[in-house]
Amino acid sequence: MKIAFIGGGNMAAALVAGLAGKVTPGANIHVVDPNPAALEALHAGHGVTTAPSIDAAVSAAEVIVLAVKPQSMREAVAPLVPLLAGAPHAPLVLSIAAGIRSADLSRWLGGYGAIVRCMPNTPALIGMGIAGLVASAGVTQAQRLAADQVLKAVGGTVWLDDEAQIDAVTGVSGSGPAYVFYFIEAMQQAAVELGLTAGQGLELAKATFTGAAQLAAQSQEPVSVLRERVTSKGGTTYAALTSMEESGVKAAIVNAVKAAAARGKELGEQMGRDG
Ligand SMILES: NC(=O)C1=CN([C@@H]2O[C@H](COP(=O)(O)OP(=O)(O)OC[C@H]3O[C@@H](n4cnc5c(N)ncnc54)[C@H](O)[C@@H]3O)[C@@H](O)[C@H]2O)C=CC1
Ligand SMILES: O=C(O)[C@@H]1CCC=N1
Repeated sequence: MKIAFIGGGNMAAALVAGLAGKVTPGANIHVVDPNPAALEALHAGHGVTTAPSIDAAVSAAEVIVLAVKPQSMREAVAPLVPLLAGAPHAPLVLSIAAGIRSADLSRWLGGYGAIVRCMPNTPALIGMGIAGLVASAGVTQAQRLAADQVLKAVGGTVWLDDEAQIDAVTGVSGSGPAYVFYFIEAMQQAAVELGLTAGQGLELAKATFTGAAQLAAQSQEPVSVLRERVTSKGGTTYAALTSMEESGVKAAIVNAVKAAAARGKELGEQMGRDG
């Protein structure tokens, strides 16, 4: 499979790392980015071909991944219009941008219909990503399978029926790794304030996340039961969870996820209005 990336930043690098040499040889991946440093790193690390701007190699791809910031998308995809119109096969356009609606993207691409919108996350870098995907009406079954194959190479996939749901996916899993890192940072800070070294705190916090996440993933029991099993009545965990409840931590997390989803929706509305 030939895959082209428009944008070779953080998320594209995570996807390329999972795809190169697994789904397709690195030489079958073409990355377009005006930033030479981004291209050099991807070429050196994975043997991908590169270009500073959209070129003929992009039109040879079966899947074109759009991986630029939402605010740069309209300008970035303009050079694709003649390429897509003249392509002998119909490449799948796979957008990973937060917020950008398929209808707006289709309009910017001159009415192109084969678009899958997707929200991956950075654990794709180690093959442990999770992505939500939604296909536009013009997407064939084969193109849907191609999108699924690309994302499955770097983790799991969850298909959605309604494009509006992708803002919720953005809030939960697209932005989610940052919440986990934030929690780890907080646990490390507490460890240091309680007299451990920063290194000890980090090791304990990271291993606790890895272990608890694996336990939740492998267990057949509800997460709430796993939580209760750690929590002796009147014990230490009870003291911690009571403190969290009193501080409104759960409500704050729910609000934070909703804020991310709302920002995704707002970005889409802004981009749609701007043209
Ligand atoms: N970083 C993350 O965790 C996730 C990001 N996303 C989405 O992925 C997209 C990219 O995000 P990041 O990789 O984090 O951003 P980034 O800033 O690391 O990468 C964007 C890249 O696009 C390049 N670029 C700018 N204009 C261009 C153009 N006209 N043609 C080609 N390349 C161009 C930039 O030089 C940069 O290397 C965004 O739309 C974001 O919403 C989605 C899921 C997770
Ligand atoms: O923060 C962002 O806008 C991107 C989308 C999801 C994760 N990172």
